[in-house]
Amino acid sequence: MSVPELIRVVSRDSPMALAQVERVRAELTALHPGVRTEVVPVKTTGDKWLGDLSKVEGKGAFTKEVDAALLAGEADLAVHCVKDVPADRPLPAGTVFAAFLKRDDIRDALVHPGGLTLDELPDGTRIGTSSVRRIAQLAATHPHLECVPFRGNANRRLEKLRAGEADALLLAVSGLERIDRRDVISEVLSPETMMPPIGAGILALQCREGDDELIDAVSGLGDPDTHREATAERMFLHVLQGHCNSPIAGYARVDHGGELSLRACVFTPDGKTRLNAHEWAGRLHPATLGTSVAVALLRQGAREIIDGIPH
Ligand SMILES: NCc1[nH]cc(CCC(=O)O)c1CC(=O)O
Repeated sequence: MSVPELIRVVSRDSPMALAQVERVRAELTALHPGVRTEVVPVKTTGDKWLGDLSKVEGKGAFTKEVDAALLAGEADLAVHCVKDVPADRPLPAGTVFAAFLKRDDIRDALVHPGGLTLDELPDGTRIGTSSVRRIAQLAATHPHLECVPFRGNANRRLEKLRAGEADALLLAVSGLERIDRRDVISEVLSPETMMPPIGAGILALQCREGDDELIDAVSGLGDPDTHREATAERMFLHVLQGHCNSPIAGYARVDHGGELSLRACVFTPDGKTRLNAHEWAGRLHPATLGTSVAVALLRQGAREIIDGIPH
């Protein structure tokens, strides 16, 4: 099949999102030297609204306008952080994932200007984060720290930190790498210390359904192990049917022997209750593994925890 002459790539317009687009453009050009790419940046509700995300539509706040541009034919290819793509509902009708790029670091990092580690932070240190997942885990392990609401793209959060609006931040390692700010990391947190969100560090390429020439051209950018991990993780979230205030964390891993496993947790907002599950896929499809881990947590009471949280 022939390759399109021009591929218009749509994404959010934050520095991180634009860096992600540059990675996609570079990989596309390497694979198809003749292809031209063009960037279509859009502002999303999630970028404009700096209040509580559950007060706007919550989920989808970072993807809705990008999906709309794709569906309207203003662009051919959307680049999304899988973490930001709602998994409780199907992808917008008429769109499909054509590839999951090779996964980046899944871990969160502590950014403390004085270079302290999480365990060294003194009582009352203000951690800038609005993430219910991060807040619940910190409350469980470091109850002497105080979380203060903090939104905005990563660059803006770093500016607000510099302005003294918090004493430290938690941010994804992959995001900091994408904006070339690995230098601000004072500690990389293990997934045991701070379990990552579903889809961490994965970029997805989304196309219009039936746009076969394009889907063919970009599917070569996909990484098979990442595809398995993303499939298991997203099915897990789909079955669990969380909402934007539910502290849920987890990650799938393909190990050196090619075996896929999925570990996941549901927390109460105060971190005092933590449900855990970890299963191996064996011969199961990755999506079946995701279902099985979700069911294991539901059997432990995950539904009651999730529904009991205001949203
Ligand atoms: N909510 C914004 C967002 N979406 C994806 C990432 C990190 C990059 C990724 O996991 O792909 C971030 C920043 C953060 O959580 O620090």
